[in-house]
Amino acid sequence: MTDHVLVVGTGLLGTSVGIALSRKGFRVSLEDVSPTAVALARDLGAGTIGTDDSPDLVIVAAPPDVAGQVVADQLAAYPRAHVTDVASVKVAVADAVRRSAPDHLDRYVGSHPMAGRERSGAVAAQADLFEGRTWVICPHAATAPEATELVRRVAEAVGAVPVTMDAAEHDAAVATVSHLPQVAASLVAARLREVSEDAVALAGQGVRDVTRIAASDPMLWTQILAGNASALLPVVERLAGDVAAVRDALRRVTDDPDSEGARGVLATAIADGQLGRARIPGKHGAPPTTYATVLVVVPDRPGSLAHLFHDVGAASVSIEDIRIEHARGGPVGLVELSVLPAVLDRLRSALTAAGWSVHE
Ligand SMILES: NC(=O)C1=CN([C@@H]2O[C@H](COP(=O)(O)OP(=O)(O)OC[C@H]3O[C@@H](n4cnc5c(N)ncnc54)[C@H](O)[C@@H]3O)[C@@H](O)[C@H]2O)C=CC1
Ligand SMILES: O=C(O)C(=O)Cc1ccc(O)cc1
Repeated sequence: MTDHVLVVGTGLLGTSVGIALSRKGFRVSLEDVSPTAVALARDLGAGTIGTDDSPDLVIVAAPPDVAGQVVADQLAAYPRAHVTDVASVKVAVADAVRRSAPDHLDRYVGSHPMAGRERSGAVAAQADLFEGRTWVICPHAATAPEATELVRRVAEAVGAVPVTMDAAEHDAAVATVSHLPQVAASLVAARLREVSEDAVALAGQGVRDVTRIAASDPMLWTQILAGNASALLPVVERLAGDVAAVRDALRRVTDDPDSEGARGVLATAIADGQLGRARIPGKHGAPPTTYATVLVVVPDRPGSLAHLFHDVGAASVSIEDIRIEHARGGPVGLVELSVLPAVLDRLRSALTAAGWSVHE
């Protein structure tokens, strides 16, 4: 039974883990380079300051650029303890541990709770921060199974859902689902500096949704972005390509309102965003958005389906799924197209205008 956990780094993450584990009956010890941070964590119920005996598990919740060294120090300080870190990047930290503690690698396993806030420090801690969230565990080749098992038990104790993943796979995934959104939120929010008070006063829910995480800590995020640079770069390059395409389309419409193709680029940008968003699982892994369907009567002739797909493409609609029913004895088939609900009406009108017989 793990009952003694040492949390090193008692900011947002460390204090939240400490409070959650203390409430579950774990004995939690606390350490931080900042005496104020550790005292605050104690006052918030995260545990007691320092320890005289060895913990079973050390959780390093320090910033990414020092996490590897802190892990190595803890491995050396407590030869019987297993050690994990919760940094947002996993390859860079594992490399640092490999360099600094090559003889203790079996007792180290990296991890990353996919839970957090746009605020830092113990004052922002929440006991329920991890409830229902994924906690990624990244064992490396030398990790002892007990290390992974301990982190799994701690993750479950704080209400998280543990999953194991290779560190490089983790870094590639978070480049898209966490690090790019931070860059996008910050860059969009930065534009708000350039407009008048009256303009900002018009801000509605859309800009609030898109910019919430722009309030995040620049020091932490500089370390995260630089620490995951090689995985993030290709994702940022693809985004930059799409932004450039939108910019060119806007230029073309500005220069010539009848410019052919430019509206297709704009529609595709928005439609592709719908497709990506529809893939985000609902809370607690619920399935993503359900699709709407359109039934189209298609003549049983060579080339008919190609013709239909062409007309769907011309309406800048992406087909999510397709089912074909062959009418018994008749010279026609019924094609059921699944699309995002938001494009249903547009697709119906476009296909009707193109001469197709469309059913409800
Ligand atoms: N903020 C978030 O939403 C999330 C952060 N993480 C990761 O958790 C870690 C901590 O992040 P936050 O709690 O947000 O940061 P924070 O800034 O709130 O807390 C970091 C704490 O680490 C302490 N610290 C710095 N250097 C230290 C050292 N050498 N030894 C001991 N303590 C040290 C600081 O004094 C501070 O109290 C980072 O590695 C971050 O990537 C993971 C998931 C979410
Ligand atoms: O505020 C939010 O919604 C976040 O997504 C916070 C966050 C920040 C860093 C991480 O590594 C994981 C989660």
